[in-house]
Amino acid sequence: MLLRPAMSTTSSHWDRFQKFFVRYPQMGFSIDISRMSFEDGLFESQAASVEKAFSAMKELEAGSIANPDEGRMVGHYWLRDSSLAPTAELKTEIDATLAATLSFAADVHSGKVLAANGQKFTRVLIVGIGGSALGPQLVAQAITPANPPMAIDFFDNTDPDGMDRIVAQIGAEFATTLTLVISKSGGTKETRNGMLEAQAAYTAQGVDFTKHVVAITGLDSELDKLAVAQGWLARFPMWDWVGGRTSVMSAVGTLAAALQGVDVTQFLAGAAAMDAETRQRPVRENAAMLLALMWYSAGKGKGAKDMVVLPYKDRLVLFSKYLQQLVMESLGKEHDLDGNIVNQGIAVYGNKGSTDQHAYVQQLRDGVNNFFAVFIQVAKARDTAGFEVEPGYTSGDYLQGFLRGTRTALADKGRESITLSISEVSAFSLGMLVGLFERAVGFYATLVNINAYHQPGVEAGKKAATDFLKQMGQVLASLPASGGGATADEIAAQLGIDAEDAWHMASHLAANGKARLAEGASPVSDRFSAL
Ligand SMILES: O=P(O)(O)OC[C@H]1O[C@H](O)[C@H](O)[C@@H](O)[C@@H]1O
Repeated sequence: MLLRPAMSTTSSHWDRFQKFFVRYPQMGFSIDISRMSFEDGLFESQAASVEKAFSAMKELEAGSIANPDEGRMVGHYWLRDSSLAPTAELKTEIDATLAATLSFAADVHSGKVLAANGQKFTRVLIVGIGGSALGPQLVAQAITPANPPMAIDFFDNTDPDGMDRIVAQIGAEFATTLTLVISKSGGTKETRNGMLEAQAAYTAQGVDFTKHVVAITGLDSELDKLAVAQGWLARFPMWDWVGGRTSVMSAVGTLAAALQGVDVTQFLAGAAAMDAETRQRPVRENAAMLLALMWYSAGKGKGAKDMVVLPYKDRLVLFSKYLQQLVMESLGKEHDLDGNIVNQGIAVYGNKGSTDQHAYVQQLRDGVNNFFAVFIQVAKARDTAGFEVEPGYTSGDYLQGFLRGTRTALADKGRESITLSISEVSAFSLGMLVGLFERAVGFYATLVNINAYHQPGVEAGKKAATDFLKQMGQVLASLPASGGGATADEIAAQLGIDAEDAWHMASHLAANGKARLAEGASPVSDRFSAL
């Protein structure tokens, strides 16, 4: 029998709520799965898989090679409780790196570490992408003080226009800007380009880049070697046993957070507290396992339903984007652990409430029923004394009303939702949320028998881009300087490449002042020549 969220009486809603409501009172956290339509016997039918997930997680935390394809341990849980680390050396390294990031940040704030001109640093520029940017971006948006000690900007792409805008905003303040170049592999091209663009911006302001830049990267990576060779201000390690998408509690996240005045210790403590709760049984009180089981039941173990993340709090607006990488890069896999083709995944999107109610929630209620929502409710409305927008009601009352109202409106139409509640947005509670979803992803991966800790699919696009860029160089060199130019077909035939690619390469060169285009009636008759 399916327990439908839309029930006949109000009291049955209340009963179901009580039956499935779980809270961790000392953490100000709760999860309500009562509006999910899971089967009555779900916990029993999944008992064996759940046991497997618990033991796989236990082994992972103890240092097993939980990422078999890459032959790596998976140690992000150790970052917030280093006593879990499988060796004394690793524990020492984790503790020393955390201490080093915190003391470096304190030295920057106190002026012990100064800009080349002898003044205190006033801004931070982060250069990184994917897991090396999303965590620091989430932290910056969610838990920095309203007026942080240092302003922060990001180069998280190789879009020159995006970088130009930030460079223009920083302007002469490059003289007191500290740049963190973050790349686990140390070889990501977008980040390499961002670093070179940053270097050029410093140079344009007459500032010595090397005295303003810090590297956070794997030991002996390309980036690490460059930092050593050029004598950068500082270097902090990233380890192969921490995945990019779970690196926010390594130096990747802790240094930027500390520079912005975030209570890093509380951030880690929140995750550690959630870790402790979600190692426990019974299953019905384990928020991470409940999440994993809800994902499994909603999507039939095949990702048939998307997860729409709706935090009703502006400061959590990036959480859905953060979860998009965490969930989709972890669970979006072609093969299972036995090599079968399974094409797994769960699509994640979202922004914030109540804003999204004025955009796509229309479809969620009335359109295709291919999702479940995750509401994130924050009990404390604001830090300052509020006022009433109409007699008896504040803006915060409205925000809460819209959350509850949307949840009810969805349930009335048989649309599923989970509600997570936290008491306030703080370093501790953000740590909790991150920890919760990390473990839910790990558990779910075992339920569907996949490796959550590698990302083989990402490489295909990188390789194709490398080929494209190489061929574009050949196209540039091949363009005729005189005559009527060459068509894409002629360029392609000469170089032995695809004509459509040749047309796009030549068009890009023409749009950016490196080639001349005589536009024809259609792409096939466009003619390209050298400048
Ligand atoms: O930190 P990096 O090595 O520069 O990697 C940055 C990002 O790019 C890769 O392609 C991966 O898909 C991400 O998981 C990673 O976070």
